[in-house]
Amino acid sequence: MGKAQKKTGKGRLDKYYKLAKEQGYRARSAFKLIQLNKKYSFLENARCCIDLCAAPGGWLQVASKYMPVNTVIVGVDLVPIKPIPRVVTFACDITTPQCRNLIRGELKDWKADVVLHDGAPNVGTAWVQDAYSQSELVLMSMKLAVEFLMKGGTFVTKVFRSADYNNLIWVFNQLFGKVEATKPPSSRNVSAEIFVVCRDFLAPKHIDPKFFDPKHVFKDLSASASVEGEKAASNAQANVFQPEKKRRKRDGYDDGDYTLFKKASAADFIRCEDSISFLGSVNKITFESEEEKEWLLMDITTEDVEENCKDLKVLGKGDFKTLMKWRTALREEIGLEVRTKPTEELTEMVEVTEEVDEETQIQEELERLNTEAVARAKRERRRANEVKTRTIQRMQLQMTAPMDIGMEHNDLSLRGQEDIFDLEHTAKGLNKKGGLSALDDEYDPESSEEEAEAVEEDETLDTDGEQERKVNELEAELDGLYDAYQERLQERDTKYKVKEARKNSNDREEWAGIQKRDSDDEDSNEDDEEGGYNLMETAKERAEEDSESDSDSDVDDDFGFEATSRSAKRSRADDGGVSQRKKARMNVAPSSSKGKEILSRGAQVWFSQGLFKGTGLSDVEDEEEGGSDAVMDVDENSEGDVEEDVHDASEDEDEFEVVSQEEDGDVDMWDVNDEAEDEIKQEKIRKHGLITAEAVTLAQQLVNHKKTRTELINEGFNRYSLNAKDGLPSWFLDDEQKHYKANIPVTKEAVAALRAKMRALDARPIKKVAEAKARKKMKAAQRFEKALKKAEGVTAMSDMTEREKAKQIEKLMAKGTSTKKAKKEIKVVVAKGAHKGLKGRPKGVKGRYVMVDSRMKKEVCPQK
Ligand SMILES: C[S@@+](CC[C@H](N)C(=O)[O-])C[C@H]1O[C@@H](n2cnc3c(N)ncnc32)[C@H](O)[C@@H]1O
Repeated sequence: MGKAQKKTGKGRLDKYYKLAKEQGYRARSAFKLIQLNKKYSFLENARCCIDLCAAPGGWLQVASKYMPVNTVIVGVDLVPIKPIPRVVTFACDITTPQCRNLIRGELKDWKADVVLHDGAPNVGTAWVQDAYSQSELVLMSMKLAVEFLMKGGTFVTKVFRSADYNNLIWVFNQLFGKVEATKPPSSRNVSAEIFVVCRDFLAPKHIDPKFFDPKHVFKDLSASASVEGEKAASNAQANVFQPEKKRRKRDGYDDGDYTLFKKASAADFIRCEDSISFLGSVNKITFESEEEKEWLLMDITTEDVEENCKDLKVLGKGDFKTLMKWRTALREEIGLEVRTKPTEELTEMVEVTEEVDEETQIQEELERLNTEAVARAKRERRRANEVKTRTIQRMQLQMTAPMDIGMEHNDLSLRGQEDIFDLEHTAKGLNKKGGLSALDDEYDPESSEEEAEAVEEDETLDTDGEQERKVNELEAELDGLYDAYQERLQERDTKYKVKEARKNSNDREEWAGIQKRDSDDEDSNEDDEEGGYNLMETAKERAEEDSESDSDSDVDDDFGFEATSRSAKRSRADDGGVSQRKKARMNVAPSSSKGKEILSRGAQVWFSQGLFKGTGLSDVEDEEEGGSDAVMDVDENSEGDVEEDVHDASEDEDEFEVVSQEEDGDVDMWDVNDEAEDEIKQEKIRKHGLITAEAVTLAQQLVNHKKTRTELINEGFNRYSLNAKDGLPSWFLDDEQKHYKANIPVTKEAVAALRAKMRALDARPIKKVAEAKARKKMKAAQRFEKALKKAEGVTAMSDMTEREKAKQIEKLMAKGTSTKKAKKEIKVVVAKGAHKGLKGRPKGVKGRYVMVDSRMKKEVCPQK
């Protein structure tokens, strides 16, 4: 058989073999560890790892790659392992004390987080023998592992599915908190190997040495090896299927009972409770007492029975049956058991009772029919439930629209058998009036009887409380499904994640305080609420999408939309501003009756905040009476004084009456005391500027006098602002948040301004690139200066002709202005063929070169 054939014999050149080659792993087994680690993540946080039986080093490579830097990795194998960076290796037998000493010497008093074992003894003998030595090797590796593992550590080992498998798992379970066997995809199906991951090492103070003694843990294969091969195999099987059998023998004799042959009296057998165990535990049944001797004379005690009682150990199944029958008969005879009548007799009796009590029988029959009907109705209900669940699942998988739920024509929920949307009562009512079938053309009249029964049953069984409980349960279930759906969405869709994150941080709902008011488009208000909103929303989404990738970037002088930028700062239309606005809204809320003056005070409070300071906006009265007076006095640095200004403003407003906040659970109000949060938001705005199109729009409108501050405050009072949210399911709230809210004004200009800002940010080079460019420039200038100096020196020389000087200067200048540096190429020469074992320069190679062996080339190239 050729080499290639051998390799492909087991499908060796499979995808993992190729992958290992590609990625520079020394063995395809590396992927087994990668996959195990992917599942259990034991390498990422490990600081010390020991790999027993590590050659050629595939697992060591993986450990070195996946473990953090500055960790200790030790590999041991019978054969030497080629060096691997960051890894210490020994050539040693892991079953010897020498190996233990070597590892101890390397680790000093360190403990390992992970011990790996992928050992395979030299195979080739009989399979049972191979598996056994593998199991022995596993036991030895475990012995080493428990010595070096720290508490809570992980031991990963390869085990063969063999007679000893269960015993090994049992031992692992004694020493580790979690033991799981798994077969990674890269392990070939034809291979009997399986990997056991033992986590959470218990580190007991004392470990019974028997745990590491193969003779105790497994069957004694050496002993059985001397017996015939067949017998050995059957032993192995017995061990697999009945491991407890062996243990039972270890229990020895019961106390005070040291005989193997046991006799018991027939009376004991007849009168005992557990006759089967009795027969299994004795060898002979005797008839010694007078009573027993009488039994022998009875007809039922046949010769067979007598004979069977003499030696129970030789009985077959039929003999035992005979004995059991005899026992029953005898018990009836002596009155220990009541005789059960044969079937014919029973039938006769039924006939008699039929004559005697016909009514009772009819009653029974009716009951039976009733029970059947109830069972049928239950079945129907269950089926309807299943349909419902499937529909919901389909919706979760986005296979159907949410409207489909509860709307399917054949859906029993619409016929009163399902309580998911509480249509039951309606349906029941309809049923009673016979109107349901009229509603449902496809409704099968034949089944109406069944359903009517079910409905009746429901009526009797389902009290109001129960109904409520059911509804609650279903709601909880729906909530759960909805959460799962959201999670799946989040996992799948990064864009969704970004949106959610933004939603959480910005709390868009805060915007609900402002109604859409576009002075240019007043008559479209109603449309906007109905369908216009969608258009707006789409526009916003587009704008958001455009800015999504850049939303975190710095914003400052590159804004490119100065007026907007300034007004944005003034208007506080962004996040932080919103909560301030809400404060204002709350403060003025109950005072709407106080009229215009109070409202304008509210507006003053709103605009007296630091961010409006210095913008001229704080003068509310002026603005209201003559909007044109409100020429914005833009102060770019005013934001730095936010806190101070707020103070000033509040001091000025002596008469301002702070209305205490109602602690009404129903109303979802702002936490006015949450200053820290406000500060964070203000800080964010200071740092990033206005980042949403809505904020920019609002800022523009304020600057251009399209909106006054009074309007802004008045808009805070709208039907969206005081929505109670208590007790509402999350899916409903999510939906509300999406659709039931005021339109946020977004203008084309605002979107364009934001885009321009983002583009400007995009166009800026990153700091490192700029620095590198500057360095390059500086070096070029230095070179040029140097060349100039040299040229001056050349000019000053008297012993050169003008022509020579010109040539020399030209050379110098060319050198001084050139930016390119020729890289010296290093040739890689593989030490094989003619180059193998060569000392000195290989033939035909000029310039710099480096000699590598083929393995090194394979390792270096993928790394590059
Ligand atoms: C399947 S290989 C290990 C492959 C390794 N995990 C890798 O990824 O490169 C099994 C190794 O166990 C080693 N081995 C078998 N018995 C051993 C023993 N008693 N002590 C040390 N190593 C042993 C063999 O030399 C062989 O290299």
